[in-house]
Amino acid sequence: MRTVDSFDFAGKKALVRVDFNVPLNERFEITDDTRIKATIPTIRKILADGGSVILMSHLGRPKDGPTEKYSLKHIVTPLSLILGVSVKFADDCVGEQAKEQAASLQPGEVLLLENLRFYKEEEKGDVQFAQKLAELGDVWVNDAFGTAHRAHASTAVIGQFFTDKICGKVMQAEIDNARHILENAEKPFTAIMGGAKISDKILIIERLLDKVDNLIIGGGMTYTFTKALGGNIGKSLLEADKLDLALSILEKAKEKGVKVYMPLDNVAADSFSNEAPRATYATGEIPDDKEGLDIGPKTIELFSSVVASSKTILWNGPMGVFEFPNFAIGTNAIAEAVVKATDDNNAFSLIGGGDSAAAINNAGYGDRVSYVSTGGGALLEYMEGKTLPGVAALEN
Ligand SMILES: Nc1ncnc2c1ncn2[C@@H]1O[C@H](COP(=O)(O)OP(=O)(O)OP(=O)(O)O)[C@@H](O)[C@H]1O
Ligand SMILES: O=C(O)[C@H](O)COP(=O)(O)O
Repeated sequence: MRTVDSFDFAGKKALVRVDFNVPLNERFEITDDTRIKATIPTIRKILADGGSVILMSHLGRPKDGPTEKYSLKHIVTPLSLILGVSVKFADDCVGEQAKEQAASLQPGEVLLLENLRFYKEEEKGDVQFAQKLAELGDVWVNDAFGTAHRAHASTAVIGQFFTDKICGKVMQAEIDNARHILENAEKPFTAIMGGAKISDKILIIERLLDKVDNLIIGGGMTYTFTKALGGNIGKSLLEADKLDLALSILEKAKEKGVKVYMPLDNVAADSFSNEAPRATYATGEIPDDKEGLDIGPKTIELFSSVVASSKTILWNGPMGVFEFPNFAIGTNAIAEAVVKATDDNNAFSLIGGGDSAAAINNAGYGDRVSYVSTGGGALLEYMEGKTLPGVAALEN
């Protein structure tokens, strides 16, 4: 694949697909700008060469055309501040005005297009829509790793209209790091899987069983395992149709010699709220009227000791409802353990998943692990061994 560093952008208008699908609060402020910051090296390289940049992205999943909530205009000021360049905005991603704005861009300038998903053609992978977008630039750079698992107009279909298809720096780093984990992981290799649902992570867990020495299971998915083993989980998150699956994962892990670590204790609350009264219960002993929202202190100790002796660590999914500060203790402690192993044991640590990235950044550890992926679903699909359309489009 052609890389940004190997291409001279002088005098070129680079149409760059980025993933600016970032979380916004009710005042339309960005609450985690990891994905924006990640694209800065690609943009700077193009500008430094004497090129101009036309950025295109989606934001959220708008269903009914243009919507204030999903407008990329909310990104213009934060992006300008991070980049140190006054970013222009096109309030439509295609059409005459966008064309004129793109055509009049001077070297060193940056234009951000309005949300691609305001057109249903984007997600449908419509060829004519892709062609209209393609008319805006001389070369296509795909730096949207987070959206590379979608075969959409701007992420994949558009590739056919360019001779120069270039792999962005985010895309390149993501692929390199994911490959490193899958192909050259130093042992002991520990996967820490958390988050809400087993069903989201089942394929990656199964694939990882061939690679890892230790599998740590935490977060909401842990209760389905506990229930399957006959424990009481109270009102905790349960995927009742995944009980057999949970048992089969444990069985397969045993067959493959993978050590599985599950919580010893859990912090459970009266209700799903930060202020709810809470107490710690041994695994399998959560009362009927309580729900488990975090791992407990003995579990933190156990998981931290496994992490401490690891040389490769893959972490996907928080250990509890980290959005509530009272139940972020387990997630923050594991983040600390991962940082410590990275520092003291020279471990390679990769954090994947939108919520996991937010958790590690909230804990202030984003730059103290080996790599924080900008991919959620895309990283999981890559790790499951699937071909990502956004990557394939660069290779063809
Ligand atoms: N014990 C629990 N009970 C209920 N929800 C939980 C529990 N533990 C974690 N969660 C929730 O799981 C969600 C994160 O899970 P998810 O699998 O989506 O993580 P991720 O893969 O890092 O993120 P993303 O899907 O955004 O890429 C969080 O919203 C968190 O509150
Ligand atoms: O956040 C993501 O995983 C990507 O931006 C893709 O978004 P999507 O799941 O709405 O396609």
